[in-house]
Amino acid sequence: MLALGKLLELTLAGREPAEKTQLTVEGVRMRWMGEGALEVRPPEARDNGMDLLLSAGIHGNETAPIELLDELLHGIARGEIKPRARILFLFGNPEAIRKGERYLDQDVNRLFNGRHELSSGSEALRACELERLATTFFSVPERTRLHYDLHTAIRGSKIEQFALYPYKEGRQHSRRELERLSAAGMEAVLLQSKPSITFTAFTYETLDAEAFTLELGKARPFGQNEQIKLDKLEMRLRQIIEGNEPEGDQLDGMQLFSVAREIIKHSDSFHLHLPADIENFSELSKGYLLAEDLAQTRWIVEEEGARIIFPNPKVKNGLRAGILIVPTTAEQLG
Ligand SMILES: O=C(O)CCC(=O)N[C@@H](CCC(=O)O)C(=O)O
Ligand SMILES: [Zn+2]
Repeated sequence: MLALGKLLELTLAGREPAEKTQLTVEGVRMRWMGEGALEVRPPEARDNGMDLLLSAGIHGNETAPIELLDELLHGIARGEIKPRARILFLFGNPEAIRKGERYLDQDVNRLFNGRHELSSGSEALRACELERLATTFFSVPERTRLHYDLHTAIRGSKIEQFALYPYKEGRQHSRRELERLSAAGMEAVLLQSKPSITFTAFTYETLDAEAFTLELGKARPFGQNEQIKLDKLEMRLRQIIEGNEPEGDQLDGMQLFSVAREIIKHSDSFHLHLPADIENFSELSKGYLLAEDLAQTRWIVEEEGARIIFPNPKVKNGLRAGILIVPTTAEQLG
């Protein structure tokens, strides 16, 4: 296999490859773009106009998605997967991946859309670097732009695999993209209702890509991910890469939710009234006192059919400590 196919090994070792560009026997060009970043370019005659950004390891302890991208890259480097799409592979937070931690000092996935400029440290620099790499990659006009940012979650979930779809004023969420995600094994999609500071919010809002955060199961260390079933996602990614997606995708019972509210932790007095082992998508009844914070702030559930996602009282002050979602329908999709 070509040395550049071993991007994960290089990243884990903190090494720079001697050769920055390599060609597979099929004429696919692989180019090392910096730490944890590799561009794959098909021969011009085979290029179908799709620009696909695949990122994982924005949180360093979320290893199943990193292993999946590693496998896809090996397939390309060995000539077994024959790309028609141009692809950018990104391992988001190399230092945190090496340490097996979600982040070292700051959550990289809260530093996009300008946030890194208000901050300092290695993770702010990395967010800036990821924005630069994504901006350059998605700068070619008249090509299709698609970004999947792959994650696993801190806790168990009543719905195992789901996507979060960013929001931009005046832009409609795409039904076609949700059908594609359904084929990729996603059982639910959360439609965001305001702009955000995550990586996919940046590529969606600023770079006009279709962009999704994919949650694929519970986070575990490298080599311990056999419980996470990624066959459908892997197959669909291969099809997108090789430009041979089947026609006739359907929503197929996919559950849709919209974000009602983000619960923001304002101070060290923040207290979340949920059991530590509560699962994502747990239902909360109307009137439930969800959280309390300083100055007698009380977060009470007002929404019918509300469920909680990503409850985490340990986030830094000013950040999201959970998301309240409610069921919605496909009517608003474009
Ligand atoms: O399990 C958790 O609490 C967090 C899992 C995770 O990392 N989720 C992403 C979602 C990003 C988005 O909102 O699009 C995150 O919190 O960064
Ligand atoms: Zn994550």
